[in-house]
Amino acid sequence: MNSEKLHNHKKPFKLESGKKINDLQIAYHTFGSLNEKKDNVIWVCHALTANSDVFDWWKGLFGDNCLFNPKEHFIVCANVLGSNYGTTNPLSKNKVTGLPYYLSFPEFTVRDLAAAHQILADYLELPEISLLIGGSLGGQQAMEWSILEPHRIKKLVLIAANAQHSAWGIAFNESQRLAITSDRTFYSQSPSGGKKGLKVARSIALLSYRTYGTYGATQLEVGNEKVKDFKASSYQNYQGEKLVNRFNAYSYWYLTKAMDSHNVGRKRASIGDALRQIKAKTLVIGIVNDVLFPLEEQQFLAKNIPGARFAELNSFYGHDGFLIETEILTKEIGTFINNAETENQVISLHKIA
Ligand SMILES: CC(=O)SCCNC(=O)CCNC(=O)[C@H](O)C(C)(C)COP(=O)(O)OP(=O)(O)OC[C@H]1O[C@@H](n2cnc3c(N)ncnc32)[C@H](O)[C@@H]1OP(=O)(O)O
Ligand SMILES: N[C@@H](CCO)C(=O)O
Repeated sequence: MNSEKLHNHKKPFKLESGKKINDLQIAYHTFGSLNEKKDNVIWVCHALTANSDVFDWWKGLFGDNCLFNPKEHFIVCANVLGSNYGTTNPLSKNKVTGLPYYLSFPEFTVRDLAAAHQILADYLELPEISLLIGGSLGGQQAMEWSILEPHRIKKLVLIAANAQHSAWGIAFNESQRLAITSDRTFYSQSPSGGKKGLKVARSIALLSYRTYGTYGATQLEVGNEKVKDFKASSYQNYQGEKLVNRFNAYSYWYLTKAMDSHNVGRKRASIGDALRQIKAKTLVIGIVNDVLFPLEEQQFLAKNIPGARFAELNSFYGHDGFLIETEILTKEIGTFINNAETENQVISLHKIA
């Protein structure tokens, strides 16, 4: 397994807001080797709480014997700006004050996340990204990058993503931030600040990542007698604590704000016009039971990205299905790659499970 690498960007990193981050550090993993033609790059954009070790969190799609493997590909995954897995984030030291930023960290957008990927790709001297892939917040970044650099991105796979974060999605994120800020320790300027709030935030988020059916199938009680200590309650607590043990409230707060900002139409003629700038051969996958990013959002993407192929995935898990249904994704993405090499893409409505 390749270990984490760090890239220290020498120049100030200018955010969309005009604010700057000095000493931007990007944590990333690479797997495999770049070929002579430099045309075997698979770049992964991760979602809200993952990290750059894609072999760890997207097993089945990425790995030694998988569709994306180090024998054939040069796989790159960078931890996003603001996340606590190695890239500059609110707990990083502000060189000016000598103290961690906490809430003085500048707010940033999905476009800024994509700009940081561009910086790393330039540093790695990658003239083209053969295939760029991401789900959820990862899909939002991949889309932005494909609009910022249409000629660099050759193939694009967007899963459970949208062109503009929805009012529904923002409301979910705001409710999670309300949970975090109602925990007054969030303002305590300590790495563990806001942990109780973060636990609640993850518990709320889970409701949007799963479905009524997922809970029914996994957390339903047997028998009719119980009046308390329900499995579903214990599950919510467990999931909240699991995240608290590996993440922090500050990164979570900033990354959900970035997600809210996502709108490919901002400072461009329109959302449709922005999507039409994408030159990559594109596969858009929507998840039928996705409560958070409903199918109509991916249908919209496929209609507006020139020549995009569209597929529906049925997942018991709902939105998080993009992380779990790797067998189906392997099949669908594999077919897309093979066809993309030989023929022009056509818009198609295609059910994959
Ligand atoms: C260092 C790192 O961890 S790196 C980051 C890893 N995570 C990421 O990259 C983010 C992307 N991944 C994810 O969001 C998730 O891992 C997913 C969506 C892929 C899978 O979610 P999971 O939480 O594993 O699945 P699921 O919802 O089925 O829950 C299973 C867990 O809940 C526990 N559980 C299930 N029912 C209950 C219950 N009633 N009460 C208490 N615990 C319960 C299970 O024991 C299991 O625990 P475990 O995770 O310790 O094994
Ligand atoms: N479950 C994902 C978020 C949903 O896209 C994560 O924790 O990164």
